[in-house]
Amino acid sequence: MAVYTLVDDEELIAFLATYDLGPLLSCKGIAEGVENSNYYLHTGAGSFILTLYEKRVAEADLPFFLNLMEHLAARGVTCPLPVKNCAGLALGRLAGRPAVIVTFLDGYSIHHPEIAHCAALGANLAQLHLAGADFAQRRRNALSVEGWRPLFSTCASRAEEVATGLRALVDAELDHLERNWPRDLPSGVIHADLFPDNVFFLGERISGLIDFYFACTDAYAYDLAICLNAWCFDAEHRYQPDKGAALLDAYRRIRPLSSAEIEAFPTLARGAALRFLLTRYVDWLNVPPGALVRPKDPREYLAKLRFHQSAADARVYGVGA
Ligand SMILES: Nc1ncnc2c1ncn2[C@@H]1O[C@H](COP(=O)(O)OP(=O)(O)O)[C@@H](O)[C@H]1O
Ligand SMILES: N[C@@H](CCOP(=O)(O)O)C(=O)O
Repeated sequence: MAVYTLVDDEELIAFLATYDLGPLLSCKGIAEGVENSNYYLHTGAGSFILTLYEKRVAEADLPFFLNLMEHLAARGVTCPLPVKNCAGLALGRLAGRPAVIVTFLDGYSIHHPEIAHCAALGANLAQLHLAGADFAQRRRNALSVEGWRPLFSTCASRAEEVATGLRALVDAELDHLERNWPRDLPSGVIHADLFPDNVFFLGERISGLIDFYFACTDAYAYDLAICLNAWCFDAEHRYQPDKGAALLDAYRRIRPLSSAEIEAFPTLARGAALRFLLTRYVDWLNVPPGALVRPKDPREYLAKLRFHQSAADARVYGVGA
């Protein structure tokens, strides 16, 4: 469960009084998520999500995320909308943290995506990229290649506690990716964390996308590589070529990939695997005392990284000549 910050009833009632949402009916901590504290909020006006932003979300970035959700929603992407308080502000403060109320989306996340889910995701990801293309704000991806070595160095000495040989493997991978990371690929707003738990379905149709708090300006194909890692492996972390092909084909039907994007894809897939290996590794070793959270296993992404390291070229993923 991800609740790092507990909210006192009186404080919550006072916070809610600054909105036109009627009285508080209930507020419950949410059992999913790892980054922020989230609560289901029921008020006289209906169902909402209350989010208190934690360590990885810089307060200065919140206007980017909130404006982005409004921008995408206005272009047909179903995503949460920030609710404004009586002063017209979406961003408030609660329990000492920046806090926002967003609209509640119907749907459920799929724990074991099938081919049809991967295809639906590919199409939605391409639509998201197109819908964000005219978003005027920019946000550097702090968790791209320049950020990985400093992140690892915060606890590199403990790598052997997680997996034998991990330190040497990550050091070598960082060397490789820093030398080979593609720089001039088509870029724009990417979600950067579109894992199955952040995509809601009703049947095989996507009903909404959530959790835009890693969104940033980066290569579109990198977002696709993140999705490939998160959606196209089985429970034993073996790559599923049919799911990968469904994801990539559906994406390319809406936003074709350039030859540079295809050529870079294996490197992007390696980088995406390393990025989630590293954040999971750091979180695994640093669970805050008293936090209600189940950290995610970094070794899942070690296995995925090893798979990508063995990929000779993009044909492994069903693209390229
Ligand atoms: N707008 C929303 N509508 C419905 N449920 C939501 C919404 N936002 C978040 N949730 C629920 O809260 C959980 C955690 O949200 P998420 O944004 O993934 O947290 P975190 O910021 O910690 O990653 C989600 O898995 C989902 O169950
Ligand atoms: N998707 C990341 C962790 C962040 O997940 P969130 O959806 O809870 O923000 C991972 O799986 O490592």
